[in-house]
Order: sequence, then C-alpha cells, then structure tokens
Amino acid sequence: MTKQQLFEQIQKKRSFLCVGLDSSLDKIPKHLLKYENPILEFNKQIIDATKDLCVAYKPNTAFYECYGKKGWETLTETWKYIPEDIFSIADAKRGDIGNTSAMYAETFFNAASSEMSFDSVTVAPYMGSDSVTPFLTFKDKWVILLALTSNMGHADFQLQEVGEDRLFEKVIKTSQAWATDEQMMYVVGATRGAAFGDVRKLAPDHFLLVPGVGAQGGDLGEVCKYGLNSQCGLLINSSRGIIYAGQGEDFAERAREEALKLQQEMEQILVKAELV
Ligand SMILES: O=c1ccn([C@@H]2O[C@H](COP(=O)(O)O)[C@@H](O)[C@H]2O)c(=O)[nH]1
Repeated sequence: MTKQQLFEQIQKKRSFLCVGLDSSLDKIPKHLLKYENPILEFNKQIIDATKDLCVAYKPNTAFYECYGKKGWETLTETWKYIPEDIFSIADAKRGDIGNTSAMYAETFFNAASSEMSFDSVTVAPYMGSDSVTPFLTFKDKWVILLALTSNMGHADFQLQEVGEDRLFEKVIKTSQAWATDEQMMYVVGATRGAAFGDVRKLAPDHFLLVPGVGAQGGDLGEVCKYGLNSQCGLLINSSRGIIYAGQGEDFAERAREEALKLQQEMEQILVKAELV
C-alpha cells in the first residue's frame, strides 16, 4: 500500500486506528476454546467487528511464535483474513546482518515462499544500515523503524546523547538516507507526549506508528497535538484496550465499542485539522 492510499483510507474511514492483534490463549474468552483454532476464531471475530473503524491491523508476532507451528499457521491465516485495503503490520521487531535480514524480509513480504505478504514489518535499528535495507527492496512495502518506544526502558539507550543528538534523533536522521517517507515509518510511543514535537522537527512527513494508548495510558489528544501532519501521519495502535474489552459471548461487540470510541475521537481530530 502506498502512502497516498493509506491517507485515502484514513479520510474514507475518518480513522487512523490500528487494532493490535496480541491474542493469547489465556486471555481470549473461554467459550472460544472449543474451536479447533481458538485464536484464529477470536481474530476473525475481532476483525469482522472492527474492520470499518480502523485502517490497520498489527499482529505482534510474539503472540503467534510462542505456539510453534500452529502459531505460524494462525498468523498466516490471520494475515489472509485482513481485508486487502487495510494496512497490515507484522510487529516482529527484526533486524540482523544483511543476508539474515533478507530472509526475514522474505518471511513477512514474500507470499510465494511464506504465504504471507504484510504491508510492513517493524525493525530494530541497532545493527545499522545493512540490517534494515534488505526490507526495502520490496515494492510498496514498509519498514517501521523503532525510534522512541513506549516502554519504561526507552531511556536506557534512546535518550542517551550521541554527539549533538539523542540516540532516537540520530536513528531518525541517519535512517532517512536509507529510505524515503514513502517506505519508512517510525515507532514513537504514545506515552512520549511532547517528544512528538522533537520527532516532527526531524521527520515532518513520515507516518508514525504510535503504540501505547489504552492499556499503557498514552494520551491521544497530546499525541495528535504534536504529531499530526498534512496527511495525518499517525497510526495509533491499541491492542489489549480493544481486543480484551469483553470476556463474554459478546466480546466482539465490546471490542467494537472501544474501537468506536477511539474512531469517534479521531474523527473529531481530523475534522478540526481539516483533513477530511
Ligand atoms: O514502543 C513500543 C513498540 C511496540 N509496542 C507494541 O504495541 C502493542 C501495544 O499493546 P497494548 O496492549 O495496546 O499496550 C504491543 O504489541 C507492544 O509489543 C509497544 O507497546 N511499544
């Protein structure tokens, strides 16, 4: 999916919501355990209930890899179930020496070999250019590079000064030599608030994937105040806050209600910013 197509979806749905599919057997409603593949059934019902309210789905691969062969099958079938016009993110946080990264890229982008072709994959920048560029050889596919994460430990490295910059600023500056804003996004945690202003000084036109609203307490209004750009430029993820909103037979409706609350807030923000 291109940047323009993503923006068109945002305008059409009046939403920049990404639903995180962090689905695990111990958290999904108990009545689903009777299904042959409970997590797949859960994901399908969540997707059916939210697909008109969001523009992206983000399965975090950890929640699938932990179940071995069956988990990979679930991830593959979940990817197949995501509607084509919805941006798909494999939140895998990969990155290794070049030839290994090339195999990771095949895994997530080349359906001919892996049966999956996500629109994007999250990548860690720590190993540098040759660990990231193999993901950039696929047309209309995206790297989402970790920049300033939502977790407490972000300060251990990302805020350390490297010359005149903090490390996350160095990551954003240096990586812009590897790809344009048509192929690269950055992860910036919703819990980072005013730091969105610093990110926007360096990356005014890039899309930012923003996890951390909902369960982690990030503030949507604050993120948008500093992070919105002329093509919206934000994909706001909520995983647990949406998918585990209910535990009963009506869990998908409860998930829809939570997604709807966020979508309605986003619509107001888009209208106020005259983006729709
Ligand atoms: O900085 C980061 C990078 C990735 N994540 C991932 O996003 C979701 C958040 O889940 P919630 O349940 O909405 O908190 C999860 O998959 C994380 O691994 C992040 O939270 N922060």
